[in-house]
Amino acid sequence: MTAQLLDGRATAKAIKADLRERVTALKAKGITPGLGTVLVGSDAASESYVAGKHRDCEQVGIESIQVNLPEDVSETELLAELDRLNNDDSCTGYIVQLPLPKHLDQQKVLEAVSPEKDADGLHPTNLGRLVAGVNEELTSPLPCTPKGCVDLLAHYGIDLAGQHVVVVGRGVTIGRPIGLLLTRRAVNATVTLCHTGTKDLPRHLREADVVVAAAGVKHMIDPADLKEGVIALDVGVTREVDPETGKATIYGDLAPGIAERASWYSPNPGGVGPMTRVELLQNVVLSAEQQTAAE
Ligand SMILES: Nc1nc2c(c(=O)[nH]1)N[C@@H](CN(C=O)c1ccc(C(=O)N[C@@H](CCC(=O)O)C(=O)O)cc1)CN2
Repeated sequence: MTAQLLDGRATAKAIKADLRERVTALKAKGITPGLGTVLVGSDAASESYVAGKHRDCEQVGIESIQVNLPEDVSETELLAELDRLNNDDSCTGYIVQLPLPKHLDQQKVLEAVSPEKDADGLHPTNLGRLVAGVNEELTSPLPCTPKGCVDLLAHYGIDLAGQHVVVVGRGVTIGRPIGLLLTRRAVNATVTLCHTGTKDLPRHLREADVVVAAAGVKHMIDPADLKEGVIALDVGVTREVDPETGKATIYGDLAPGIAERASWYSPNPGGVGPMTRVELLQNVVLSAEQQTAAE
């Protein structure tokens, strides 16, 4: 079997074209959406993700607000910056790029983002709305990577109703929230959440119609442990830098050979990553549209 490609780059491009039109419509009503990013330190991967987010903004007409803080910024200084963004009318929504340096309390920082400006959908209020609402159309921002997985599969007409999805990874940006999205009645999948502490992971993997690999452990999943014809989304990122050339290479959680095992496959890079970025724009535009509707 040779897997068909779940192409995140092409799908994100199509969504961006739609977003550009929605932003134009907002501007005609006198509203310019603005996305803020808060980057602490100079981690090369985070810098590149943040730069990508601002390039995306430019492409669809969203204003960018960039806050860069030194690695040793104090929690008090960081929280003061978030307070400024919470009160900045030009900022529709913003994100704090993760991971943060170890001396900062990630949970405390995420809670300091106003839930109304939480473009990442990671504030406990918005995650709580996701937990509480099983049926209704949610109007709160949704976590970008999980939403990107769902939209990518939908774009290719893949129906997850009744499918058994095995998620590997329990991080706040993907593993913990994705089950909440996949089990909503509109999607109707059945989800098993596994992680690096799961006993006999291959036993769970063999049962999966769909695998979302998001542990961030290079090549931890052997395609031989998956059903023939599985749908596989590789979301885990391990970035290795060659000390001699300085060139970074990204590795996913799925070991080579997955394209011969799966019916559909989302690679890494080129799969869910570009979807994560476009979902961030979707959250900002939706939030701006909701503000206009409320006025
Ligand atoms: N506040 C947040 N921090 C982080 C999140 C997040 O959703 N919110 N997710 C990741 C990083 N991330 C976005 O911030 C992200 C990761 C990867 C990509 C992407 O487009 N990757 C490309 C490859 C890029 C490359 O070559 O370096 C791909 O997959 O094709 C976008 C966004 C952790 N932090």
